[in-house]
Amino acid sequence: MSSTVLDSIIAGVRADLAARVSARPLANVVAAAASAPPPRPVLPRLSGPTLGVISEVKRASPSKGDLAAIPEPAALAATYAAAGAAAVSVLTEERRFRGSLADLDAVREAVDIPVLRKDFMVDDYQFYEARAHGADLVLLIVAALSDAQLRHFHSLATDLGMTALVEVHDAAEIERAQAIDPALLGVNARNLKTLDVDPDAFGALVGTIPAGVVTVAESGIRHADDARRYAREGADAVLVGEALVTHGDPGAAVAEFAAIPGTQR
Ligand SMILES: O=P(O)(O)OC[C@@H](O)[C@@H](O)c1c[nH]c2ccccc12
Repeated sequence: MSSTVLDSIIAGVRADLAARVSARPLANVVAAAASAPPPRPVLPRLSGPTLGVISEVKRASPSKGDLAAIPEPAALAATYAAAGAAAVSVLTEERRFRGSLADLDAVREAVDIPVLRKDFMVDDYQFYEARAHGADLVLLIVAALSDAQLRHFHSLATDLGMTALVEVHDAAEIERAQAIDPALLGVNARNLKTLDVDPDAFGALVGTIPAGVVTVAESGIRHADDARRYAREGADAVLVGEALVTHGDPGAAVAEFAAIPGTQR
């Protein structure tokens, strides 16, 4: 099989992870996770009367390179929260997204809304680590995991009290995701193997998602009209990164998205 962008990101994630594991043994992180402040409830915030806005702290991406310096992630997150964001997503992947666990710490401390550790989760260690650093939510990328891993990591996240955002991109992945009965399902318009964005992916797939599952439309959302369209198609929430971090007034942008009426799927 030819190697994809996703494969190369994950190779880097595993190398960075190996360094952290040797610096801080698993037992230590497990203990820290157990004594971390309790996870914040997520789902009610994402399925209210207006569109839920998961606002992302994102410095760079493999598709666009550098987006914004974000010297103070805590201040950006506080702006998001004050403007009505439902949750904050913090990229912690270092090589391609220029994020860090320090960003996660700073953001969790700065806001009262739930915080997503956005990374390529491929090892138990990362889940304990996410919780130890205060994460309320973690991302499970179906394209990056086997069925067995998906099931195992979903229960591990749940056992740690976190909510899993299960991310899919196409019909085959939705079918694999259904096997674990996710409460929160994201459709990423961006194919992580090619980085192509398909704004029609959410609308094409939403009909196959059982009612009651909270849905998130992810990636490529630039304007309120994009978000309105996803709300109409049945998204409970949107996940927005680039458009916020490159906006002169990110608070105003969040407020505009967050005022959009919610869905009745
Ligand atoms: O910056 P955008 O196009 O608004 O996208 C945000 C978010 O959806 C994107 O960062 C993302 C969605 N799923 C991911 C998985 C890994 C890394 C990043 C992502």
